[in-house]
Amino acid sequence: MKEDPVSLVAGVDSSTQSCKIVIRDAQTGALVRSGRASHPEGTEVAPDAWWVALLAAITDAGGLDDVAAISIGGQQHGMVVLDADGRVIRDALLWNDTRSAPAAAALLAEVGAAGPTGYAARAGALPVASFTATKLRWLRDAEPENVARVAAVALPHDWLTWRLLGYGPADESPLGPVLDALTTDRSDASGTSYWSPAANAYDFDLFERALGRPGVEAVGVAEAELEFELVDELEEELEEDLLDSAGEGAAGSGSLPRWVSEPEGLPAVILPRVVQTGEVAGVTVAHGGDLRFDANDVENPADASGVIPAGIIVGAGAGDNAGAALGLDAQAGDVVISIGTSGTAFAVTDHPVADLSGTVAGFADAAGGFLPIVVTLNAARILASISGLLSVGYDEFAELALAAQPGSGGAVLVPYFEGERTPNRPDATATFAGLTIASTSRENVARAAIEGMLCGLADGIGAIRALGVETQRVMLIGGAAQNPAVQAVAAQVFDVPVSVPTPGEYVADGAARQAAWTLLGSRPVWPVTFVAELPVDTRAVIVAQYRAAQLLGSVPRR
Ligand SMILES: Nc1ncnc2c1ncn2[C@@H]1O[C@H](COP(=O)(O)OP(=O)(O)O)[C@@H](O)[C@H]1O
Ligand SMILES: O=C(CO)[C@@H](O)[C@H](O)COP(=O)(O)O
Repeated sequence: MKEDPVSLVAGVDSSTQSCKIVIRDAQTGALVRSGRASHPEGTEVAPDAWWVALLAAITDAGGLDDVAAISIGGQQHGMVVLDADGRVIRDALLWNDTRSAPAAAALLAEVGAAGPTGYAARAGALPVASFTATKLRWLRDAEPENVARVAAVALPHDWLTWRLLGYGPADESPLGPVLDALTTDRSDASGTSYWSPAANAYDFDLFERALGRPGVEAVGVAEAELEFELVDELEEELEEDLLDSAGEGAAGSGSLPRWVSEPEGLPAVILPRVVQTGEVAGVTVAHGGDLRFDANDVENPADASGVIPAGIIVGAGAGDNAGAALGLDAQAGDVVISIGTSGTAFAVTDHPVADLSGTVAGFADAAGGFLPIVVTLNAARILASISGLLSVGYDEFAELALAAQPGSGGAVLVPYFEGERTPNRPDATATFAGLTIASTSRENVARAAIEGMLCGLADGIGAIRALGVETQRVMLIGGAAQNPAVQAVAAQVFDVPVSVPTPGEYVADGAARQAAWTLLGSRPVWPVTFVAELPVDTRAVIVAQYRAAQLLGSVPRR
């Protein structure tokens, strides 16, 4: 029997510390190749560093010549502001930059939390410094000269997708600064604080309140409404058409851009088009010969943002945690705990949630549903800091922690090293408590770091559960999840069984699964394997002493 040609798909995770890419078989999910490249440190980064890292990771993975579709997952909330020429106006403020904490408080005071006009109902979450809207308010107040130059606002994954599609500043990209070609997806849009998961639409009033200028949603590359046949003899004509039409539609081409609201006024700011069910970015494409889908035929949440001129379909992409949920094929009842630069606890539901306390953010997922999530600023880097203090690598750090008893002899670390997002304490610092001559040992300090980190995430599970969301199993992922001491303590802190998926890049895997979904037209069924199943081994002393230490407060940041 003739074998189906293997279609390969690529998934990217452009996260805080690095860019990772996986290339998988679209039908089976089998891993074929992978690559990675590092990102610069800091909470304020030039987006070009992400672009350079993406290209390096693609090269490290052997290129995309045999890939049929690609999707980009990434760190959420980052503020990427573009001028009319498609140039980045200033370095992006990332999710872990807390300078916009006062702006978050001001926006919340102006709009309120509760009721139909409050943030919880309108944006699914209360604004905190991580969210894009608060960064835009900071920009309005701190850099008004830059606000006047803003022609579009995008998130990290949106901007990388736009560049990958061939758009960008005229001297850096084949298709030029077509801001209307910017796209995003529901999951990442839901992390802005100006897009409504419940309404499935932008809340332009919340956007204008943040930046002080009106917003408008991008309409997609109009020219791409035409049907293209991506075959060799037409490819030249296609690229000429796109370049011509991009020239007509590009901002700064002499004619007023579509989005100008009043000639004498500042134009409305372009917000990426939210690619979702039934909508392709205007491009209908015959890819790989007979495969064809039309703008009105694709009925699934994994629609395309467009097509790279070489013929590679580009999926909508996703926020990193929604990508991980897709990569793990998380179902109702699963709670994913990811311990990377950020710590996250999230579930998948079929209905939007809104938490008036601000602990749970009611995001959307990348599969047409919703993703209630709790995020901590402090996670894997706690262990990096304490293992450095102890002058040990992660293996010896694990040995030290496993040599201590549950409760670390009474030593407790409340790990708000970088301030904390949940609870919303941007000015907090970390606190070691319960230190006595007897409890202050290398073993107890190592274990206390892990216990403190996991107690914060256990609080997240409790907050999600309190909203009526099923939480029957933890799936433990992220760089620190591979640490055996983290796994052992997780079973003692969480009150549900803990499954540890095989080490992998689940955000990138989710993006690859989305790319396959977009390519094949239905959600692929790929296997997920596990390396450990940990039964509940709750040791109540750990959480009890953590609670007591939390009440001590902390010395404010200097
Ligand atoms: N065995 C380990 N024990 C503890 N932390 C680890 C271990 N291996 C990696 N890490 C940490 O995991 C983090 C990277 O995890 P990852 O999920 O890739 O983060 P991100 O997605 O935020 O880039 C780094 O901070 C690294 O120090
Ligand atoms: O802020 C969030 C989600 O709300 C984080 O998940 C960031 O998206 C970055 O996470 P990592 O780089 O740690 O994956």
